[in-house]
Amino acid sequence: MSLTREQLAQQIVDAGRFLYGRGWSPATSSNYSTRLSASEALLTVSGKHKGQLGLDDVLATDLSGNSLEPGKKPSAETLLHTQLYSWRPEIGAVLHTHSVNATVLSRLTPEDFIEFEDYELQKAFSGISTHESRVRVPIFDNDQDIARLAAKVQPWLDAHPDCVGYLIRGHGLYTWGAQMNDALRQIEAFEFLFECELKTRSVMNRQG
Ligand SMILES: CSCCC(=O)C(=O)COP(=O)(O)O
Ligand SMILES: [Zn+2]
Repeated sequence: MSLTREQLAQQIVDAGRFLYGRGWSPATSSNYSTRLSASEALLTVSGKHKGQLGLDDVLATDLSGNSLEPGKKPSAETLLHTQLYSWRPEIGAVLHTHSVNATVLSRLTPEDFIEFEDYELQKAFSGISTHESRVRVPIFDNDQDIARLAAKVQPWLDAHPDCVGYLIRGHGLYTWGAQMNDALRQIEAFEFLFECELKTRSVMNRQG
């Protein structure tokens, strides 16, 4: 059963309250979206406090990132959402967050990826059924030119059809799912793994 625009907007509002409450979307950071149709997405407008969103703080765009609602300012990162809907037709929701752990971990990691291995919680990601798997999360350098950043993300996505999310260094996390609940589950899984990774590195550093 497909949801109405109002129901999809409500999912975005609720996601904002939840993610802000967990401290993963402070202030006006972050952006969220759901798929409206095969060729349209519903995204947060730019610059709003994500814990205080209303049903009107969303707008429809096409999958090239063009606003379909003149008068509303689309998220600065619209293209990073719409490229995901174009990439995989089964994606129904995309979440971008700015947690402390995602920010710190991506800044501490000189490599262009982080790999998670042997964590039971990896099974929270779509398509993963055992801890005996490796989840590679690419890290892209931050860029204020979102079209240029999207052009760097696209080849990775094309080469890794099982990708479950990516980090932007010093900035935040992108992840997605078939529905909003799936994307929220993946955010929680990533945050758990980021915290484990940071704690592990801290203990190992203290041990020398
Ligand atoms: C204050 S955070 C800077 C912009 C950003 O990274 C973000 O996620 C929010 O941008 P938007 O245009 O979607 O409000
Ligand atoms: Zn951001």
